[in-house]
Amino acid sequence: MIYTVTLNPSIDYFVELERFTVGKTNRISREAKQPGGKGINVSRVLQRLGADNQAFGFIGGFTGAYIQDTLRKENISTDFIPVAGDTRINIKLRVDKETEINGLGPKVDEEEIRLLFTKLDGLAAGDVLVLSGSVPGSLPADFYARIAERLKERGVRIIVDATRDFLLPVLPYQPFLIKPNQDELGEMFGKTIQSAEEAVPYGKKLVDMGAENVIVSMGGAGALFFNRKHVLYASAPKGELKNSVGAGDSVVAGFLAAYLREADAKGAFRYAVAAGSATAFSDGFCTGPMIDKLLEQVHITQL
Ligand SMILES: Nc1ncnc2c1ncn2[C@@H]1O[C@H](COP(=O)(O)OP(=O)(O)OP(=O)(O)O)[C@@H](O)[C@H]1O
Ligand SMILES: O=P(O)(O)OC[C@@]1(O)O[C@H](CO)[C@@H](O)[C@@H]1O
Repeated sequence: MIYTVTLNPSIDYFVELERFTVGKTNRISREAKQPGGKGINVSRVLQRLGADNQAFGFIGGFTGAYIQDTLRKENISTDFIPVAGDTRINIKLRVDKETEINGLGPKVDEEEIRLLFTKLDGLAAGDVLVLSGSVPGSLPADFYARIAERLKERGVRIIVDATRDFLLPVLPYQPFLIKPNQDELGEMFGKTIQSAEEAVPYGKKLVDMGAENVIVSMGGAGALFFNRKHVLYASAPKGELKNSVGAGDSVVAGFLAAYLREADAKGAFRYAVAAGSATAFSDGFCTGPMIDKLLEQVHITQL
């Protein structure tokens, strides 16, 4: 079974404006809201791809109830731990470019952490655990590593999609997959990475540091894949960018869904990139048929 963990879920409030003037009243021309948070997005995409999964995490208040309700309508199994504060609202602002304003999120206390660990204790060999998104400020930055420590030698494959401070401590636990984007990769090594060529040595380093599979996503410039056998580059399909929110999560879900079907890392990487682009080219998340349509436009090169 696949489990996702979203420690800090959100309602993503998408707003489109013709123009935005600081210090004035600005009127929205188009708006939408969606349940969000990286783990929840992975759950929603997995569900669309026919991969059963259960979403764990902390949710609270009227915003949390909206998330719970929406996921229930989509037949996604959830086992969230209620917290006292309201789940955050993240603003996704589109004027010409996309700007994101992500909230802090509610406080999580010791008892709520204990409850999460108890649920994770139920995982067994063959399960996959996806740890995605930021760790709230009330939890220690090495929280994902603490989860990995608790699950070590249980045969649970762990996937982590998070920024430097949350991700680096997990590497010694040999996560099955990590997916930094180009900027996050640079941040991990104190470098500015501007091209696939510049990213290659650092992607290889992440494998040396413990990751079994690494995808470095680079938006419209495609993605890189690293493991002990392969260093691959995938071009991204061309199309009109409608929404990049969740594109990275679609890469994670696409890789996982395809890998669990065929255990072929190269094929799963290709599917993952098509999934990311299918989401980027649509207002919502990708579906299986949308991914299939783009697959032949994803060209893989062995580096
Ligand atoms: N403009 C684009 N054109 C084509 N494909 C895109 C574009 N933007 C994103 N993608 C696809 O989505 C994948 C992930 O994008 P990106 O690298 O922006 O992830 P991310 O930064 O983790 O995204 P997010 O955090 O917004 O979900 C890319 O590898 C690519 O396949
Ligand atoms: O603040 P975090 O946890 O790093 O990211 C949260 C978030 O930006 O990531 C998702 C897209 O990947 C959105 O649904 C959500 O708003």
